[in-house]
Amino acid sequence: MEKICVAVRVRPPVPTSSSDGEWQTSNERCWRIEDNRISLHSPFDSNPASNNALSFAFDHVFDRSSSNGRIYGLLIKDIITAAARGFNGTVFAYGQTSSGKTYTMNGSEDDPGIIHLAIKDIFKNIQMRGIYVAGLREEIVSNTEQVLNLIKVGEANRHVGQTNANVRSSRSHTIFRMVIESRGNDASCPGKSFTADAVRVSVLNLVDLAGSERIAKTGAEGERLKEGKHINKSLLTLGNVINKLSDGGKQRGHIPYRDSKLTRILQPALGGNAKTSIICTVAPEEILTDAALLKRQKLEIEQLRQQLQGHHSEVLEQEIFKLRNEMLKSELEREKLAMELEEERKLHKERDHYTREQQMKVDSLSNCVHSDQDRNSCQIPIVARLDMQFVFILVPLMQGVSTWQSFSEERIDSHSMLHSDSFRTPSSEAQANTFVAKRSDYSRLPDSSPLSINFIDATDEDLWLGLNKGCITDLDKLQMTPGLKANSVPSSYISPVLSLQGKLEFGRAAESHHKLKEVYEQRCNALEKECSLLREEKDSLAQALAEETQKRKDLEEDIQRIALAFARRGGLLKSVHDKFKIKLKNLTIPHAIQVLPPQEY
Ligand SMILES: Nc1ncnc2c1ncn2[C@@H]1O[C@H](COP(=O)(O)OP(=O)(O)OP(=O)(O)O)[C@@H](O)[C@H]1O
Repeated sequence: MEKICVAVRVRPPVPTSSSDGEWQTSNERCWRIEDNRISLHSPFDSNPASNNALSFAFDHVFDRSSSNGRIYGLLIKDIITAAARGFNGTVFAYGQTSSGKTYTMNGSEDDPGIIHLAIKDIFKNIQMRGIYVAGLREEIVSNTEQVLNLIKVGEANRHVGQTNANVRSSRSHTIFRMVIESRGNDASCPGKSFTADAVRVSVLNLVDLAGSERIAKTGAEGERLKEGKHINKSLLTLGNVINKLSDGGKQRGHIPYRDSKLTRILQPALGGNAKTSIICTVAPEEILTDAALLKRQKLEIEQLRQQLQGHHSEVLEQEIFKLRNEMLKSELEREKLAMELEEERKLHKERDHYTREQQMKVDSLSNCVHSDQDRNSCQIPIVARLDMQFVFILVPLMQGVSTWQSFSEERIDSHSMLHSDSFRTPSSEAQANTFVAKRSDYSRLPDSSPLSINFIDATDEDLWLGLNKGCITDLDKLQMTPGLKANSVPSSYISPVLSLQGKLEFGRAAESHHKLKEVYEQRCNALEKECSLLREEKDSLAQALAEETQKRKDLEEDIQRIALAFARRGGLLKSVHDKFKIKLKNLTIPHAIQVLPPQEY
């Protein structure tokens, strides 16, 4: 057996008054035990062999189902046997408050603790040799019961108090010490190097330490607070003494045994050839020291950073990329729709314009038809209006008298503009400012202006002469414009025929244009709606993008803040860690103690 043996014991969860009989469990982390290794896993970590877990190795690790008897058998029995043979021995129960130190040392009725089992064994050994020695105090004990009675007296002196963490918290360290004097028995030890006169004296310490506690967690105040400070101080000194002892050789320097009563009492059992076992008790509720908390936070930050740099940031990037793509797509779609809308508007405008033109033509033709009917009845010449221009047709009559004549397209042969002031039609009565046109040379009648049949009986030169008060215009002196070919007139300017059929056709065309106009208007409205929907979608996408970006920024800021705090405390930790490493290098005794983090002392 190594000189110092370190084991960990995890106690089962304890029902508390606050939890109404339910078992307290840690929903954050859990301890996993494998052989002599104990690891702290996060709940998300399904792989037991994961590298993310904090892992420690010890000489022994006892899970919650382990009894005191098992721990005694594996860890303590050898020390007891050695104590009977003259070796000092010490057993510490060390751990956070409420982690099970007292239970380990004292046990319960069903599961007697280390002290009970050790006493029984010692007296069993003594009985097997046949010798026993009185204790240092003037109490002489000769059997287990006597010792247990003495322990009860000691227990009565033990100072116990209630804290938030434990209803019966030990407020002092309890050391059960047995000084064993033994003399060799020739009969029982034949051939042994010592004689029957030689007395071997060994000291066995079974120590139930008071728990290290975080004041904030235990809620200690007043007297409890004072006790807590003393407890922590003496535990710190114990840690320093063990550290110094671990240094080994000349480097170790002064060992501060005298800094606390605890180390002063235990001095003979800590150095020299003493055998020591430390049972570190662990509560599953994880009452952590500041250093352990710091370590855990550091690990969590590292995990977060990895997540952020790795998978998480990738997901965010992809999300942002996707959102950007969608935005771009909807932007393009919107532009396309806007162009289509513009196109539709143009077409609509053109059609509207065209419809209006057609309507005007229809109106003017209606007038023409109407006027034609009038003319047929009273023979008044008509001025036909064709769209934007007025065209006046001067038609030669048989008697060499010209007159205004309404026309159809087929009748257009020549036209000429007369002075604008004279745009007055001749009437059957003499009018002021009217005129009469007269052809001087009938032999040069323009073949481009065939005479309408309707005009043959219309009037004669004498009538015109009479009507126009002798004002005769020589038609041959008027300049004639060349005859127009029917198909040379652009279709949009072609006046519809005067026939009823033509009028109906125009009516139908106007109606179909009107319908078309309505269809286009509906289409325009639908496109506008689609546009506004897309605009809304774009806005919401932009908002989602902004939120994602903000989230990521917040996360990064958090990490930076925590990383800064770590950097500050990291320096301190590192120097402690380095120191500890150097000590471990020089440590010759225990290999198990090397795995203990420095703060655990
Ligand atoms: N292995 C175990 N099995 C069952 N109950 C246990 C075990 N260990 C501890 N307990 C129970 O847990 C509670 C706290 O244990 P205990 O008083 O031994 O803690 P402690 O470490 O001595 O605390 P403190 O340092 O405050 O004195 C007690 O009710 C005890 O009976």
